[in-house]
Amino acid sequence: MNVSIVGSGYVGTTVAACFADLGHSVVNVDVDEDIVDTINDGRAPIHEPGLEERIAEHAGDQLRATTDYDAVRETDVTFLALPTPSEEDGRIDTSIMQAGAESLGEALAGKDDHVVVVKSTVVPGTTEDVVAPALERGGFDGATLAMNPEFLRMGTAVEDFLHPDKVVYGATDEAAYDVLHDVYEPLVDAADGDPAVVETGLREAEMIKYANNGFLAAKVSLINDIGNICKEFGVDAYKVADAIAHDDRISGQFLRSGVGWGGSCFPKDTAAIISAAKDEGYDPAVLEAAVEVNDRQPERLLSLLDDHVDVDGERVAVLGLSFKPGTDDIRGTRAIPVIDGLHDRGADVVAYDPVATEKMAEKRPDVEYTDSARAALDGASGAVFVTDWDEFAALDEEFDAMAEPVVVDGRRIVERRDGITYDGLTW
Ligand SMILES: NC(=O)C1=CN([C@@H]2O[C@H](COP(=O)(O)OP(=O)(O)OC[C@H]3O[C@@H](n4cnc5c(N)ncnc54)[C@H](O)[C@@H]3O)[C@@H](O)[C@H]2O)C=CC1
Ligand SMILES: O=C(O)[C@H]1O[C@H](OP(=O)(O)OP(=O)(O)OC[C@H]2O[C@@H](n3ccc(=O)[nH]c3=O)[C@H](O)[C@@H]2O)[C@H](O)[C@@H](O)[C@@H]1O
Repeated sequence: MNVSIVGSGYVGTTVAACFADLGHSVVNVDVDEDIVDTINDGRAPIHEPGLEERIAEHAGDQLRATTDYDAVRETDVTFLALPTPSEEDGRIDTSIMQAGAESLGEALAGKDDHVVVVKSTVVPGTTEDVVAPALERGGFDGATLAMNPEFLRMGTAVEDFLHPDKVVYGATDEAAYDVLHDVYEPLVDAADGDPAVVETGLREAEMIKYANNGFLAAKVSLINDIGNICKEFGVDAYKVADAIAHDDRISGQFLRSGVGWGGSCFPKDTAAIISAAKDEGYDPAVLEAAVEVNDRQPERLLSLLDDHVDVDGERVAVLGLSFKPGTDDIRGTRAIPVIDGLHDRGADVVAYDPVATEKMAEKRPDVEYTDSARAALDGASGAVFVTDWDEFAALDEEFDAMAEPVVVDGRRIVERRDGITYDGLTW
């Protein structure tokens, strides 16, 4: 099939490269010329395992990128994979979606029909009430609308996209379901474990995405709440989690308690659905509590440090800056409240991350950045672990370089050893 994808970010590029790999002819439209050139040169504009190989193989053939929206006219279906950031009050900002849909409408003007699929995460009603009018403002009123939420994770985007547990087709029209079945057929056929194919309405598909992310964020907050209780009782929260994980109704995934969740989606999506629910007159108490617990964890971590050392005027190491291992993304990372809390206490903060120091230096220039964990620990009177990078599990005699070997672990990543004062959020 001829498929167009508007937006070449994490989702758009991954989906474009994978659809090309599955045999479709794909054009990726983005306003950023550098991104377009990078893809056409056969390189990946973002780092995701398995992405560059696929782009290198298909660029110039099954896959091409362009800044010219007119390229969509020759395609059977267009996916909108544009950002839906948060406004100040948490509501989603649909202005980029609207701008993209208007440009798409201009490009499609005069066509009889075209299937337009919203891939971005949007609150219920947005496809019909915001995207459709924007297409019409652009000059196209023949759209068959669909909504197809995406569940991939950063760091495993290609693998997740190609092997989903479900694909969700939201539509009101048989023609839209048929097109989505055709687009996904090679993926569904090739994926191990037969992903569930869910046919549903537009609003249901929009809500399924928030339900999925809201559930996972709340699950982590619940295990953090339980972990905090465990800590008060001197109980090992990970042993408790390992035991309850045997219950299939709970499952072992997303049961790692610690300093909390971040990223480009959990914080944004929980805020968006909470605001949207409130706009409809409902107070989503559990989701609000999930956010509250998440907001508390960094300060809880620092209070453990306070129990062992007065950091005022002392050098304190922050190990791990990205929101999770395997990425340099610092959006929503718990490292920011940790750094700010240390600065509030008068500490001199020194930080290390295998890949995210450059990005954090732009946000927090008043931190000293090192190129190894050892250098960060050197002379420090405390070390706070925020991200569970594998290399931190191997730290050992590096702690000997600390002025006071107080180690506070927010991710259960450090091996306890003689000679360090170890404290953990949930142990
Ligand atoms: N990043 C992730 O892991 C996931 C993101 N999502 C959702 O997918 C959507 C897209 O997110 P990302 O791919 O992360 O965004 P992103 O920020 O990585 O990429 C968006 C791309 O859109 C381009 N763009 C902006 N305005 C444009 C316009 N008018 N026309 C054409 N291109 C334009 C930008 O240049 C950028 O390359 C969001 O709603 C997000 O919540 C869903 C699942 C996973
Ligand atoms: O909508 C999105 O963008 C995506 O958001 C998350 O993916 P992602 O943000 O890439 O990362 P996750 O692996 O889900 O981790 C999110 C946060 O939760 C934290 N987490 C996760 C699991 C756990 O047990 N404990 C825990 O603290 C991680 O450290 C991280 O800060 C979802 O897992 C994806 O399904 C979804 O598509």
